[in-house]
Amino acid sequence: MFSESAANGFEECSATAKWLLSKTEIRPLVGIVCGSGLGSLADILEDQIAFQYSEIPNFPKSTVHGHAGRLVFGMLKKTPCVCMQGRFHLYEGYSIQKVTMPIRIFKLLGVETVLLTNAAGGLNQDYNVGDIMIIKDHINMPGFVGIHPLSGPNDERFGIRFPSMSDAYDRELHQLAHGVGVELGYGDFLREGVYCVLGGPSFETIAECRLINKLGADAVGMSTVHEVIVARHCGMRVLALSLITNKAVLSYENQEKANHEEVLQTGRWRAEQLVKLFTTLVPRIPRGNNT
Ligand SMILES: O=P(O)(O)O[C@@H]1C[C@H](O)[C@@H](CO)O1
Ligand code: HPA
Repeated sequence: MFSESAANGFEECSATAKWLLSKTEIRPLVGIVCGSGLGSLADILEDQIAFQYSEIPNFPKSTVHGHAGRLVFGMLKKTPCVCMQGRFHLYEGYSIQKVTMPIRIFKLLGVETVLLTNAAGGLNQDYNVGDIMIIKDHINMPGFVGIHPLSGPNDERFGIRFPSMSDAYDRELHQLAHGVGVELGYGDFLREGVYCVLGGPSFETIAECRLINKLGADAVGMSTVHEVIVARHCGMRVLALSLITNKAVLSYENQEKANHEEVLQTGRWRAEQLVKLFTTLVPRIPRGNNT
């Protein structure tokens, strides 16, 4: 059961981090993860040094359309950043440890704050396609059945055995993101809510959407939560945003069907606003006060 724990073990992650640090002089403080169709967020970085995932030792490969599979180092204003242009998902067949390995590598590179994005289906009936939801909390469905990134022996060099998740989403960063969103005139499509992760790759049935909506989820997706847990375990601060790319189907009268093309299309449509949000937000992130 624990055989995969080496996939994000301290030695493996350290070797990869060491390799990366030997190839760039950038020492990132902020780590960004691009969700489906949101890879253009990496373009905001200046003085870029980019690596294909396939050339990075121990790194998984991207297999999903809309996830380019490049790790980009660069500066955003005066903040050194590293950006995953493409993430990994359970449904690609990777172990949950492999899915979250890059987050531990972020930590070993010196990252203090992780900014995660994803594409998600809107369950909240007040939400519209194109809304940006600041994640205030999550429901870890795979965790209910023991699929959890911290399963297996705990390595204290990363963090404690039983980390709290009641402060998973940093409230100060949440306020900051909200303030920047309002300042940029995004108030009409800025939301805050609860994200529920499922395993994918099939989109949800109507009954599943109704169930998780009743449980308190505002949006549903297939990523992010595992990364958040691993980031918090090793003490990095987290801000996570969902782009509502489609409305989850909650009624049998509704003929619509979720599809990946619509997800990518909405990502392209909102990319410019997300770029502005990040460009304004990142230079304002406080440094050095990790918890
Ligand atoms: O990486 P994210 O969570 O943004 O990707 C979502 C979930 C699936 O991978 C895909 C479905 O369209 O988009
Ligand atoms: N469900 C799950 N994941 C998603 C969705 C959805 O409706 N949209 C984008 N990612």
